[in-house]
Amino acid sequence: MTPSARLAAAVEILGQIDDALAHRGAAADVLIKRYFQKRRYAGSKDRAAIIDLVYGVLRRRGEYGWRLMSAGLPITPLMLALMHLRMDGPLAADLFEGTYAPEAPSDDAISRFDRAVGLENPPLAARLNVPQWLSDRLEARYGDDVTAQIDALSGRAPTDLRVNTLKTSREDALAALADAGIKAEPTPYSPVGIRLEKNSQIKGLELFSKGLVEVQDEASQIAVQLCGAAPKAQVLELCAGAGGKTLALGAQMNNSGQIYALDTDKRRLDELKIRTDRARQTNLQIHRLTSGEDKRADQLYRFLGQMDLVIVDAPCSGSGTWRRNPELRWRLDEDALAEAVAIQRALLREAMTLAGPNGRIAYMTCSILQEENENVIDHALSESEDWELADYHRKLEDLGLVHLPESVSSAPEMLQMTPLQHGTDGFFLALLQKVPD
Ligand SMILES: C[S@@+](CC[C@H](N)C(=O)[O-])C[C@H]1O[C@@H](n2cnc3c(N)ncnc32)[C@H](O)[C@@H]1O
Repeated sequence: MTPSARLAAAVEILGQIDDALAHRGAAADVLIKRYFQKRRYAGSKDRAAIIDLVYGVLRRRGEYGWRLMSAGLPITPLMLALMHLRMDGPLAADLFEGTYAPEAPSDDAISRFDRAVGLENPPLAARLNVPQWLSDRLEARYGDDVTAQIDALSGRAPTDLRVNTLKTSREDALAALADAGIKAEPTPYSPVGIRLEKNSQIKGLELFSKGLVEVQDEASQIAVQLCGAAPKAQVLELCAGAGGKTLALGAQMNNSGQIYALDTDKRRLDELKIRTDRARQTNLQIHRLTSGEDKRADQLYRFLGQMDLVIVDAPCSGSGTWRRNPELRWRLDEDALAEAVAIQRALLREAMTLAGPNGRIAYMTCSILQEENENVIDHALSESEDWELADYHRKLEDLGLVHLPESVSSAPEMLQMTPLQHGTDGFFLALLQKVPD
């Protein structure tokens, strides 16, 4: 493809992403996949260049929007893409030549682009590449560290694997990767983690197809380790989804005890079934929760007060995954956040009814927002005198995780991981235990 055809493709995808953002449509990676499924002629280098341009814009969309607006240029997918390219130097002539080429910018537009590039000191929201309301909240939460924390969420995320210890060891998995020519090393903290040097395709490898490894960010691996699910325990996962945590739990419990994996989403639970078969996990029962409060209460009835551990991996803003899904910054609005918080509170309340007399709860999100994390916990504890926080530090030593950097949570007993501090996705964990009688 010519440079102009690549540009046109990126602009078309950015337009589709804008539409999806406006109507709560599909995620950017889904739209990109669909786009290329219909255009098999695009070679791997073309795809890489187009995806690079799309994500380059999404990562700095707020800043580019501010530059364009300040220089009197319209904010459109084409102008955002040109702004991104212009940041690296003058726009090449071949971007405007050929069948799919956009019209070349006028002399006036070229001088406005020059001005836009030279602008300094963007306002904080543009600097952080988030909407104004979110910038205010992030600043209130992270104070002087806000720019460093959010910048770290703008980089590229590594691919981490979790070794399925039901089937292999980390050493053997690393050796198999080396044989396949894939450079990798142990993750810094998780004892079962591997970090790939590049985002290599591993889904074609036997190691993956036979369930010896799963793709899972190190933060999620650490969170599951800290849950401390004992062998033989009765564990219920209320939002099991496609089972990233469930599979890690199964391996941790060495297939003993019982895990009840619940979720409302049939498609994700079907995927979980495929993954558990692949991983040779046998201590699992999968249940789909139907909508409607009465039916849900009936479905949960048999678990009431029975569980040793209840895990709530709550649906959330996904703000901790902005490195992988940069458009989520623009998908979130105050209403969507309030909706998420209401669901999170309800799920945690429900979890409290399912735990047995010595039961524990692990509440987690892939969010860096206090509203979805510490505030949900504080609210739940303010409503119930039966529960208290269990400091996650107590578990670190047992697990050999003493080198884990300190939490950036506003509450020391809760663990907030971030790319800046831990080199992982942004991820939150709070452990709750019953107050002794
Ligand atoms: C963060 S994802 C879970 C990810 C999963 N635990 C993993 O590790 O792969 C949140 C999940 O919550 C589910 N969910 C949303 N509302 C729910 C509800 N009211 N009850 C149970 N599950 C719910 C979603 O379908 C989604 O799968």
